[in-house]
Amino acid sequence: MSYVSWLAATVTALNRLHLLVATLFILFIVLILLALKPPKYVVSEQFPLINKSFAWEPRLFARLRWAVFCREILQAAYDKAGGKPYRLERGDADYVVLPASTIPELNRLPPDILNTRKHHSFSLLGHLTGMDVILKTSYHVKTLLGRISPAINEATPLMAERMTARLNHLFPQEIGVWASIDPVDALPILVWLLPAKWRLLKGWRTWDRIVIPEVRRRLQEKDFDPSKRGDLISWMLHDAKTPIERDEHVLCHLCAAVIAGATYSTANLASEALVELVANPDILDEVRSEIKQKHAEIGGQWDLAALDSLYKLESALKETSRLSPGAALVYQRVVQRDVQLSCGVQLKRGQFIAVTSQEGIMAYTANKDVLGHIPDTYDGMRFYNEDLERHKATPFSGINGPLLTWGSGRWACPGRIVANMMIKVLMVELLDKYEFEFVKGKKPGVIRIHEFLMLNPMANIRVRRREKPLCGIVIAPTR
Ligand code: HEM
Repeated sequence: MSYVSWLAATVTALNRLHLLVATLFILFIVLILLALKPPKYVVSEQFPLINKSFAWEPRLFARLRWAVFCREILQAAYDKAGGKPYRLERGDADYVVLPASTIPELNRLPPDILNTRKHHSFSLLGHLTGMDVILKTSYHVKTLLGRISPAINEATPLMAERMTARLNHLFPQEIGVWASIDPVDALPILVWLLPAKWRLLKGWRTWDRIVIPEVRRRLQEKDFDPSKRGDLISWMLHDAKTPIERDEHVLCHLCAAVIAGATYSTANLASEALVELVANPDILDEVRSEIKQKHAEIGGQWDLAALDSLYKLESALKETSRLSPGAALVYQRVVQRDVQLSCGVQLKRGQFIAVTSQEGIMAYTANKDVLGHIPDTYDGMRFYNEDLERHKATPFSGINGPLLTWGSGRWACPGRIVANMMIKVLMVELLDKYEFEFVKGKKPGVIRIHEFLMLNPMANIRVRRREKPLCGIVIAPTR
């Protein structure tokens, strides 16, 4: 190599080195600025800090770690804090994670101290997604609790009929022929992973186009009777007292907020419960025999009371929820006023609090093994066999049991009565009329993204219509 070309190569290499150093320096400054940016929430200095490697670490790193290693972070936190409160850096916010034993006391606090909707709006990126409508009113929650849930007995046959029609459409109807299906639709996760604002706005416009004409149609109906329709919009229109409760856009967006909370979680829990039953044929047999026995006992007249007395099915549902709760963090609230708990913990206005769903299970002491560990293997009959009376006294749809499936207290899931009914109708229908098997014998796994757990939406299972249904269950309105 000539001296000139050697010099040119050296200069190019030095330029590249300068460029690299400059880029790293800029990146470093950006990270420092990100680290210094004051958070929007109040930091809680009094507790041990989890998921922060060093004081100046940018929150972005904590967020990335949380997205992938949430389970490991929470396990390490539990081991480190030994059941005491700790501060969790989640990346988007800093949470005081409280032991589940504080829930009864938190539930007794006056309603203006803890706010759940401010938290939901924050975590659902309300300002971007339009979900901040829930900050304006809780009318949807009031209607679910005050109108829809109390009427669930009458609504069950109607809703069951709709669900059966949908299953008949989605599932193979040719006797004995196997087909592959997605137990959970793949779409929710794609939408969730790509929350581009323009896409959401387009979604909202489409939604408005569908729902607003429905609202107007109902308003023009003569002798409009919501109890005949029984849906959320009809009841909200009927009971509306304030301008905000009458606003068609608000009603429309509230319905969307309910659907966002309702659809995926219900489909996911039913699919996970089904997958566990297929993976455990002995439990599946027990649940099927119970359904058969009940069918004979009630002379085929299925209603919600009959569904709710399938205690083996209840046990399997609780066990699925115990092992795969929809989210690793529950009971998420914003603190609105300073408050001191009896254990000495000081909660400050503006802080976020949460409880881990795993922690909730700890309260179920009978479930611990001799070393005090919670069993992490599936036993669908665990709740049924361990303490049947207690199992019956704490139904799956309730909020007084050991599990935090629906959260807890006055802000617990207002759709739990509806969800319980839908899941049971689905399970009974599916087990009565169809058979299932895994593709190549491989059980679909559960995936975790941030604190959310879900059945792998890419995984399929095989299904075929039974030659003869187990009992020939029909849950439909009598006409
Ligand atoms: C298996 C299915 C479901 C699960 C596991 C579930 C779970 C939950 C949980 C854990 C919460 C938060 C509670 C808390 O913070 O204490 C919640 C809130 C909520 N859920 Fe559900 N849910 C399900 C189905 C439904 C259904 C079917 C509906 C509607 C029909 C619904 C409507 C809502 C609404 C509106 C909220 C927010 C309540 C508020 O803002 O106060 N959910 N759900």
